[in-house]
Amino acid sequence: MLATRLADLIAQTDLHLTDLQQQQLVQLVELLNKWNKAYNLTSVRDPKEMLVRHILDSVVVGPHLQGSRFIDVGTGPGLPGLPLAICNPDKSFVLLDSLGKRIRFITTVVHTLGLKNVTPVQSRVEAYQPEVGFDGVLSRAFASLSDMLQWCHHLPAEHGQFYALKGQLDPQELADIPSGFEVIGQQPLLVPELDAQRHLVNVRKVS
Ligand SMILES: C[S@@+](CC[C@H](N)C(=O)[O-])C[C@H]1O[C@@H](n2cnc3c(N)ncnc32)[C@H](O)[C@@H]1O
Repeated sequence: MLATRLADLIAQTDLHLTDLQQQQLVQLVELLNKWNKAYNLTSVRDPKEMLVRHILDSVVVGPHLQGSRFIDVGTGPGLPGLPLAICNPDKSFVLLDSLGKRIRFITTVVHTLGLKNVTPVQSRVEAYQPEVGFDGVLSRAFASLSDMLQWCHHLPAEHGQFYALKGQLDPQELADIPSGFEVIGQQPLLVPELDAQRHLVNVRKVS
């Protein structure tokens, strides 16, 4: 059963999730699995594998987030934004993608789960102009660090930072970041039962 499996995985982390949050994460996987058959939202087909590769891979970032207003760029079906929003109801998340079917999926999840802290936005990131800058700009499987920073340079608030979720770190990718930015952190993320390396790279603008 998905709920038992999720509880087992969460117990292997330092995270403390309520019963409601765990139920919502399972509902998210069920919706992802249902919509995936028609809309091809993810190449991961097995719901149990989605728990590890999508849900756990996203929620482990939560303790690293600083601030309260976040945007997830190139969010696809809401990853990592939806699991993070479920687990961090005190923070708000704009989930942005250029593809309408992905934003329609996210909107359905938001209504079905009653999430109050998620705003889905269909736009190319380069064209999106927020009224107020974000404390954090999140991305997973979106673009190279260099491209992401060039396309998203206008999104953080003055004190804000970028959080890029990466697999194995490529020193060249870190060295190639555009001028005007600096890497302020790079750390491994522990995702239970994932057979691959995961890292979080933090970048900020240099003033
Ligand atoms: C490989 S998917 C990753 C989705 C999700 N973040 C994940 O980890 O599963 C990349 C997503 O970025 C979106 N995308 C690519 N370029 C974009 C742009 N310039 N503006 C907004 N979204 C973009 C695509 O539509 C796609 O959904």
